[in-house]
Amino acid sequence: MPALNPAYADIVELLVAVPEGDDAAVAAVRQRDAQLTKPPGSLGKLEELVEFLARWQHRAKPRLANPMVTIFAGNHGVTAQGVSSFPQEVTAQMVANFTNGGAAISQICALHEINLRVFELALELPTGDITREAALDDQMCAATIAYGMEAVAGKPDLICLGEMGIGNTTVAAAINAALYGGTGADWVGRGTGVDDAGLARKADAVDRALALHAGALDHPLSILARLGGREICAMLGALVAARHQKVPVIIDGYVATTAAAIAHAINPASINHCLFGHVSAETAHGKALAKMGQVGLLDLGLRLGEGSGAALAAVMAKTALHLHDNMATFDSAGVSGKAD
Ligand SMILES: O=C(O)c1ccc[n+]([C@@H]2O[C@H](COP(=O)([O-])O)[C@@H](O)[C@H]2O)c1
Ligand SMILES: Cc1cc2nc[nH]c2cc1C
Repeated sequence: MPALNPAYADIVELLVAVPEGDDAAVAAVRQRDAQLTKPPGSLGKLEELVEFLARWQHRAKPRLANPMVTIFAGNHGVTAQGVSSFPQEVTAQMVANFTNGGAAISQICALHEINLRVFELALELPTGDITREAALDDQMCAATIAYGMEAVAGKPDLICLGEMGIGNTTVAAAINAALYGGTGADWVGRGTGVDDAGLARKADAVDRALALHAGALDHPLSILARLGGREICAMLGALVAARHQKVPVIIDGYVATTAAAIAHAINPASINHCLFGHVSAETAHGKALAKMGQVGLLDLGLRLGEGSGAALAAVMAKTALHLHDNMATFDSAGVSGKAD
């Protein structure tokens, strides 16, 4: 078995030596929550969201003054196999649309006062077609992970990880098949909307990629380099950096989840600061989440990517924190507490 390329030494160390969450901050949140004018537990997952923020921001009084959605955009050589219903140039066109305010995510962020940053990852240099060669070499994979770490440089208090990349649901399926077993058919879905023939081409492309790279899929980071994409590498870097910078993470859909799956395969505890914003309509997303013992917060039938499901979960988090901060207590409102 080949040794892991030394280019990955830093990222492996960061994934293994992850800081714990802050239990004292969670206890402080619970103490305030118990005083708010509502039956205990009645805000359900909204209460858990505030605890999540406190634990991973390491703050007894969590903040959401500077939440951020990041979109990492990359292009994929596997589009040559007829795996998407849209042409590759749409990736760059949508990047312009994100910035110009015309995309769904642009409007979600504008409406809810969430910062949006787009990271364009060498769109003119698509990855290798995974049915014929490695997507990336190890140096490029490691360098792109390191680049993704920059996403937390502006000290957001929450980061949502989204992506854009025509062809990347095929790549995500290949990563899942390599990590969890099964064939292409087990992990592909309709992505941007391929027909039955397109779905069969996707499954076949994944199977051929798995066969071609079979001898080199012995480590999650090798799987990422062989079968992945630049946006997935960068999301992995952002996820890890966030943990070390005390920034909680909300992951978007099927493709973003593969970045978390790589981290999880190296150290399951490395994704404890991540919440999965939604379960995508991409058929295998629920199964991929289950492999990590996770569920999506929302189930809205979205299959858009670009951070949309994560951003809507962030809206829930903002609401949860607003209630936590601004509701009256039993004392201040003169409401009698629980009888027993
Ligand atoms: O992440 C998801 O759940 C998801 C599901 C379906 C489609 N997408 C988006 O659609 C693009 C990939 O679809 P495709 O068909 O080109 O593989 C890419 O830009 C993703 O952001 C994303
Ligand atoms: C138009 C379009 C918008 C997207 N947003 C994320 N992935 C996308 C794919 C397409 C095709």
